[in-house]
Amino acid sequence: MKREDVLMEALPYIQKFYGKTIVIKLGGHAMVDQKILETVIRDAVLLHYVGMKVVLVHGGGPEITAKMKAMGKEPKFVGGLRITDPETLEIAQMVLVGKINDGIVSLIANCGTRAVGISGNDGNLLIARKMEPQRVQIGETFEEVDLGHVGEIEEVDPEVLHCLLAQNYIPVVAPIAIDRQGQSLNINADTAAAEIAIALKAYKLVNLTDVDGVMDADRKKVYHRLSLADAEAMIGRGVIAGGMIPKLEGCMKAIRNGVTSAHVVNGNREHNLLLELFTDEGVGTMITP
Ligand SMILES: Nc1ncnc2c1ncn2[C@@H]1O[C@H](COP(=O)(O)OP(=O)(O)O)[C@@H](O)[C@H]1O
Ligand SMILES: CC(=O)N[C@@H](CCC(=O)OP(=O)(O)O)C(=O)O
Repeated sequence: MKREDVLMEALPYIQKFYGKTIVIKLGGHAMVDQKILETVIRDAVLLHYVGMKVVLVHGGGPEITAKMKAMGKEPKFVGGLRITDPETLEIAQMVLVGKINDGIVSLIANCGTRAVGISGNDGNLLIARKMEPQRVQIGETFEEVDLGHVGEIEEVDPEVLHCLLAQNYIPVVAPIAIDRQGQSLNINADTAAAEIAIALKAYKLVNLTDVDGVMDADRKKVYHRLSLADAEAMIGRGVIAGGMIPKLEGCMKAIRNGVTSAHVVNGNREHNLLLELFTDEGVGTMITP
């Protein structure tokens, strides 16, 4: 394809997305290579300059895990959610708010654009309550497992994001929420991104991760298009595991609540974000009603 054809293929998409809100979730597994992360940030800045309202929500699971191990703690997950004791919450806040959020804001600044880093605590963006204990199958029996300081989002107040977007800042959100007593809670970043997309009435939610999309059980085939019913059936068949559970559930909830499309895209390949949005074929999984 000629270079000018590539640009012309993008034009109808640029027109369609102009002025629309896009929530981009940067998974921890899509941020392991600093060089690629820099290209992802440049892509996000490009979306900002072609007129989209860009909101970034980031994870950082692998870095939290590494820090826990370095401190002699063994990470444990239930349904893709980290069991979070008080010390783990402190580590998660340090890594997510203190390090990763700040790093992304600096990368955006390096592209000549202004970003503001916040967590769900700021402006009461994410109000949560402690998650109820989860039923987990251990061998033949079921046990109730308390996840500790893990939150379930009760309310989203997007006002702070509207203010930042109106002033042309790119908001960068760390997945920590606050409960009604002022206690911080650890939130899965996929869930945070989906709830924020719903509250902003976003046009798109894009999850950048380390796989080419939602795959079948033996992880050979990528599904490029999924309806809500297809996605529900995949969860029912047990094809979806680990960190893909909150991701796909977040996408489904977003779609059920008015977001036009949700995407799962490999963020470890350069410019996949642009290719997913601005080409006819796309590169990842697009979930629609
Ligand atoms: N059906 C599936 N299709 C694709 N990935 C899956 C599937 N089931 C489980 N996964 C896992 O989900 C992971 C992505 O989730 P996660 O590790 O939480 O990433 P991130 O840190 O980017 O949010 C993949 O690396 C893959 O191992
Ligand atoms: C409750 C819970 O699991 N919180 C996550 C928050 C970070 C996250 O979600 O990071 P990824 O997007 O990289 O997975 C955690 O502690 O790992």
